[in-house]
Amino acid sequence: MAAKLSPMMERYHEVKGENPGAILLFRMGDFYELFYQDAQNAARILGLTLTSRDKNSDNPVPMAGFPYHQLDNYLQKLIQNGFRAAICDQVEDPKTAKGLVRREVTRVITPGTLTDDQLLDPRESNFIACVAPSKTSIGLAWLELSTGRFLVSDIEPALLQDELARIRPAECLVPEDSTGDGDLPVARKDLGGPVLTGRPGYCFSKDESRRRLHEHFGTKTLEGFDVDENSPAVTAAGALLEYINDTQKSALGHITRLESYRRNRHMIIDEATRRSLELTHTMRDGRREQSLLGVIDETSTPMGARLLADWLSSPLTDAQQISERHDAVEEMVQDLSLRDDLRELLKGMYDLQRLTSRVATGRCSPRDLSCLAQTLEQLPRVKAKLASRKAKRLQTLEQRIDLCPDVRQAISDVLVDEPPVTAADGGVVRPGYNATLDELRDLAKGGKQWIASYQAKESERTGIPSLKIGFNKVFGYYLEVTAVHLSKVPDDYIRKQTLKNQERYITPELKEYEDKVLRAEDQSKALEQEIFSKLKEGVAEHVARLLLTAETLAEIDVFVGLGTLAAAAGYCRPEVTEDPVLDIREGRHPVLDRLMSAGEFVPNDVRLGVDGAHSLKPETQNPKPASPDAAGRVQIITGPNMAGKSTYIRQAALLTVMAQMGSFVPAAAAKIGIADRVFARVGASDELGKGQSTFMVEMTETARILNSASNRSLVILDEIGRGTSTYDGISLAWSITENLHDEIQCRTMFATHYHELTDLTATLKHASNWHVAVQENNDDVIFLHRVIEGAAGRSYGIHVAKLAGVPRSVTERAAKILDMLETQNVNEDGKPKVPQRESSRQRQKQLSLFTFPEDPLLDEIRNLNFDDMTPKQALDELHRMRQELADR
Ligand SMILES: Nc1ncnc2c1ncn2[C@@H]1O[C@H](COP(=O)(O)OP(=O)(O)OP(=O)(O)O)[C@@H](O)[C@H]1O
Repeated sequence: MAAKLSPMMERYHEVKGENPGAILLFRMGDFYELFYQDAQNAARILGLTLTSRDKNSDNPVPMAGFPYHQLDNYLQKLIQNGFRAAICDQVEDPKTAKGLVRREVTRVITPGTLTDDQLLDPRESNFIACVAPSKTSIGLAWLELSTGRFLVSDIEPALLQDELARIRPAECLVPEDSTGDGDLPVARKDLGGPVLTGRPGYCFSKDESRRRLHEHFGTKTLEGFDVDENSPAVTAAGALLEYINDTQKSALGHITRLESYRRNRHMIIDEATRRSLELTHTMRDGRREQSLLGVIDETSTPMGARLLADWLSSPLTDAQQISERHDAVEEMVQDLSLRDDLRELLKGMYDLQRLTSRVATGRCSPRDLSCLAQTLEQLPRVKAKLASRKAKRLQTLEQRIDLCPDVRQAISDVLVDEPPVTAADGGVVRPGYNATLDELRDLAKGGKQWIASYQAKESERTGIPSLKIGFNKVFGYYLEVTAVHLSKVPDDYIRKQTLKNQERYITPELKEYEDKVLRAEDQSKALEQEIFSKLKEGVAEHVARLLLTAETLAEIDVFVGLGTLAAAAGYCRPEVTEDPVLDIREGRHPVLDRLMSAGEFVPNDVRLGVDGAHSLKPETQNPKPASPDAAGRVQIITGPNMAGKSTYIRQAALLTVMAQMGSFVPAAAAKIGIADRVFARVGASDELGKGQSTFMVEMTETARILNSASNRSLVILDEIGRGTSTYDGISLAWSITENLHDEIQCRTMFATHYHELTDLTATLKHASNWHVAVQENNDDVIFLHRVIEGAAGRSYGIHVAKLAGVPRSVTERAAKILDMLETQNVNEDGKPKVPQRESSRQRQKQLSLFTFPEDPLLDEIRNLNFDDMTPKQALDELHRMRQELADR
């Protein structure tokens, strides 16, 4: 039979049962302790020593622990490893507790509900999402608890993965029965997705969700937030709010509104495209640096950095809105002192969004409030700098800044200039603010002085020079006499404790003063806590104003950052148009351009869908195309390996994204037709973890493009069809290009090694050939990285193999094989054999595109002379041929 548990372990089991799925950190004295499986997990993940409780019993309990002040450190590691942690604290003072100290869970921390600065990356948002499937669509809600941003959207099930890739939540709530490999297309954490947390079915009740949201926002309807009350998104939002209430156990006053996210107001970028364009994280190591976001981020505050990431992840599609952003950036570019002064001011600000949220949840420290006041102090100068600006958006932002002078004054009236991190030890409230507090402080200080003089007096009276006054929690103040002087101890000393080499005494006089001092100290600390709590509550009433101002500062920061970037890196303002064109002069790849030394990156023009009427005025580097077709909407780009094909097509997509997010672009001039979607099928991504072959992934992504691109989309394709046999590959690439050209009619850039595809331009009216130039020097090839009109002559693959160190014997043999293959597959005029383009009807019938080496049997059939044969002979011949085929 199991041994009876101690009352404390009984409480442990109770709390553990109330928090299933979370690692329980159980406060015992100065330590957080973990037991059973939690201890074993923690020992492995946190490197704690595994010991055991009740070592001598039959069932020793595994146990591990760490000092309470290291909580943040260990929490971070647990959360990074995908765990949830319930923190069970002692909620009454052990000194005054009768019996077992009461312990309660004060907070459950999960990857998506982090709010502590130490646990968060200041420049990245940390969202928690919730998915509520319905018969027709999927309701999606996502919230950043550290800032209070709360958004909802209804989406088609097929788009869920793309949306989650955009939001990148750290945690995603799903109905309990769909956490496995089930029906919801949410990638698991081990496959790069969020941590999935299953919630019971009743959390997803539509009516209950609506009621919860009404109650939280204090509204009767959600229509005011532009949210349809009956949409599944409302169910998701309600379930999400329920989870937050459940885990946080604190006020949520900073969640002041619901935002309705409308996909059709933003450029749609699917997960694969987002990944391969490396918009916010690199493919190789998932880091922010060296992604597009990493190189364009010149913001000065974490609020700005997070908003910039948001803009980059959801570029706009409305020309007016985009232009308003460009106007603001332009003003920053043109006015050096405006952007430099604002930059200086912003650098002196703290993260007002996260500070305000901590105020709302009641978790702010005295130092937080002081940082908040310091930030508010800068506001008048920011507002003054933005006064009477030309750009409409800057004017709006200027008006939106709420200086909150009352809040700032309230904080600085109460707090000392540099308050400590916690209010518990006092020293928070400014002298002169509260007369009672001042008195108590005086008394506490005076008491200390009295003790010093009492020590001197007693030392003299007793003739014990080493007589000392000490303090401990058990005995309070005492007089300490070393063994050699014991004979001099006067009669009025009362012995309290005997140690090895000294004795400790108290006197009535000392006791009386001790009581006074301690009481005064305790009272002053309690009063300080009270004053501080009142201040927090007072500031919390202004959360909505503070958050709006924080959002405004974030946007100003983004404009200053984009202006600084554009001025420093020589970007131009793109002209944005509804026409489906892409006309970029001397464009540069934004990431390579910033990473390479000045002048090293070779600029290139991109001309898609450009005819005479659309063309930019100033002619730059490249000659004007010979015919309108030469600048058609489909570009086939050939050139050697390593020449810069991928760089060139990615550059076109990245510049489009940048322009639509409101940024200037790295080019001499650019006219960018608004794209509703950008698709990038670039390079083979490793999806083996999802159980798909490289070719399957490539085709799945291609299918998605062909099924969802519109004539306003921009499609960039890199070496489609590479993962299969050459003929299959070419055939697919060929017909995919035809489809994009004829049916979808969107702007397309296709980089390929299949030179056969350059002949597509003979039949596709709006397609043109471009290639990356190289300079041949005897046996040497120099990559010029310059894209010019026309098809490439050769692919130089063998040359690249040589550069990569493939043995000479292999490359020489390869050169011979290449020679042989090339002579087999050319027409009399030396051009590769390619099929003639046929009408749509003919195309249905067509089976083969290329001239394969003919089977000798075909010749035999052609030469059969049926006139000289009997039916039996003809049949025999047919049998023979069939046998020959079977024998092969
Ligand atoms: N315009 C440019 N200016 C300077 N360097 C460039 C330019 N374009 C590309 N490069 C350099 O060449 C390298 C190869 O470029 P990229 O990957 O685009 O070649 P590619 O033609 O697509 O090659 P492959 O066919 O082998 O995939 C880049 O990593 C970069 O260092």
